Amino acid sequence: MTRSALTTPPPGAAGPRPASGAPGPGEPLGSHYSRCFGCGDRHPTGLHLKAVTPDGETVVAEFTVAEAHQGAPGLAHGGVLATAMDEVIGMSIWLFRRPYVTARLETDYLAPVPVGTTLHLRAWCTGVSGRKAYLEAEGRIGSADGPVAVRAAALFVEVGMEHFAEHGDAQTLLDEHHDYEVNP
Ligand SMILES: CCCCCCCC/C=C\CCCCCCCC(=O)SCCNC(=O)CCNC(=O)[C@H](O)C(C)(C)COP(=O)(O)OP(=O)(O)OC[C@H]1O[C@@H](n2cnc3c(N)ncnc32)[C@H](O)[C@@H]1OP(=O)(O)O
Repeated sequence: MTRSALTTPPPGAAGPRPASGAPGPGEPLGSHYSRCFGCGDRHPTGLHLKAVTPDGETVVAEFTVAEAHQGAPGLAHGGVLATAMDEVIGMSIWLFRRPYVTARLETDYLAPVPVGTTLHLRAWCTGVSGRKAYLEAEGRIGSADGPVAVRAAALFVEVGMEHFAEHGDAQTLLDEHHDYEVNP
């Protein structure tokens, strides 16, 4: 993968920092927002990704490419695949139980992905430096050790919950995240 300097942890970056209370090995992560396009179970046309952490630090999920996800006839759209990578990376940082957003997402497409393919997604954190978290993901065709079709590297930046309240829908945020306080 041609990961850029912007998605490479600087020397001295800390390791991943899963939060106490985050899902442990073998447990599902759940959705961070019911109407999220990537993971929301109340989104009518979303990807409906469901992730599990095998070890408390990495995250795995499966994504079966459907007709609604085509770019060329019979093949997955690259933007949809990037969305799946963004989501599984976002799910892996959700293990930190702190609010982060995608600042930069780099995606390499290594093989076409036909409709009907199940991509086995995996994401992990390569380092944390201040508010910046560095993460990578891959999507393998057919099984967890199948050929790699997509790779991604990302920079996520930690924000306060105020980010979502100020720029988005504060009431829905409160409805779904009672455990966070948002300053008025
Ligand atoms: C019910 C509600 C839901 C609740 C949610 C709960 C929490 C969930 C948590 C986790 C689950 C996540 C699951 C989601 C999965 C999908 C994720 C998405 O799709 S997120 C949407 C798309 N992304 C955006 O909309 C960001 C838009 N951008 C921004 O808001 C800002 O640009 C932001 C916050 C990224 C940075 O702005 P600044 O003003 O706070 O900070 P500055 O100083 O600019 O940047 C901080 C550092 O990062 C670097 N940086 C920022 N952007 C960069 C970039 N694009 N490339 C490289 N470096 C960048 C800067 O150079 C700076 O570095 P130096 O500290 O100086 O070393």
